[in-house]
Amino acid sequence: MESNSEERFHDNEDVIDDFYDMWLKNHPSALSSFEEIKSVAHEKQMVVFLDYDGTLSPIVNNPDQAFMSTEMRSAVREIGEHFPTAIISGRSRDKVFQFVRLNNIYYAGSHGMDISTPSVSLNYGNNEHQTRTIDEKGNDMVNFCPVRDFLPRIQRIKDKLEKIAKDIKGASVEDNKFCLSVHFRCVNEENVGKLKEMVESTMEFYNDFRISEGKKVLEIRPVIDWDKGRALQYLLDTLGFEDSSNVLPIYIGDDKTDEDAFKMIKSIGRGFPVAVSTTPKETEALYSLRDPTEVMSFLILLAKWKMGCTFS
Ligand SMILES: O=P(O)(O)OC[C@H]1O[C@H](O[C@H]2O[C@H](CO)[C@@H](O)[C@H](O)[C@H]2O)[C@H](O)[C@@H](O)[C@@H]1O
Repeated sequence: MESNSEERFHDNEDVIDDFYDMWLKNHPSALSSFEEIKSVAHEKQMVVFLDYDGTLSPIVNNPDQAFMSTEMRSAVREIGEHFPTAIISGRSRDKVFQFVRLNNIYYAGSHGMDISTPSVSLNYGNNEHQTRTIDEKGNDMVNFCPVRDFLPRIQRIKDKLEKIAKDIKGASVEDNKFCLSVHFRCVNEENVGKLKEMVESTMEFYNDFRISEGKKVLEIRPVIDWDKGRALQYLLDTLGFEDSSNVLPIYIGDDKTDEDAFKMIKSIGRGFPVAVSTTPKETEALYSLRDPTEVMSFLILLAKWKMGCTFS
């Protein structure tokens, strides 16, 4: 006997839940594994790394409106009070700072290709990609950027991609300074293939750039041996947390480029890679959280636990 459409809908939801439950067996929730995380992290130095879009802010249609909630900002502020904390985003560093507006954490933009750290913390030295700058508050900072030379060409590519996007309703190009995003979340399904083809054929003339696909976005960035994983390692080194068995990095992220950071934590052999996802997916992460709401609950728990350790 055929079931009606409402029953089929619920059956389908049940199947999705079953798959998610199976996936959770290999990537347990960081919330329900909190006791385990605490016992590993006890008396160790945790260093917290966070992605921005889809992790601290929900995914929305308009990239300029991907605001984080006031509650999330307070949770991240608390985390920054208790742990060295950095956000590593695909956005430009300036833009992610405008969204987050916290001064007690570090920022890496353009998928980790543009990193700013205070010069006092500098433990890296003699790096050709570092420049000293004074920020708007008069602090002595060091910017690390291995792709500065690509900047003029990124601007030329941007002009070309903007011409393409203008002809496809809903498409837009976002300038992330050392990389570009071509958004197609608002493009009609039947035009997405055409957009991708046009972007790919434009990029054929720039073989030192690569295209990768994120969440309804094509991300265009210079081909260099650098990614969010390398940025995580750079920040650990620069902030003085290199090579110590006492240091435990935790990285929370939702997208493909975050996988490089998960891999880096795995290769270090210590720490907690956490994937944010409402659906089962292939990931190098060991733990999971469903969405930014669960990320916030986890950050609040982590800060409370640390406060308890400090005062007990
Ligand atoms: O590394 P991230 O901070 O996660 O940045 C990755 C991309 O995130 C943004 O795009 C995504 O979020 C948008 C706002 O919710 C959404 O409209 C878009 O469809 C998503 O792909 C950002 O706008 C991109 O530039 C980043 O590359």
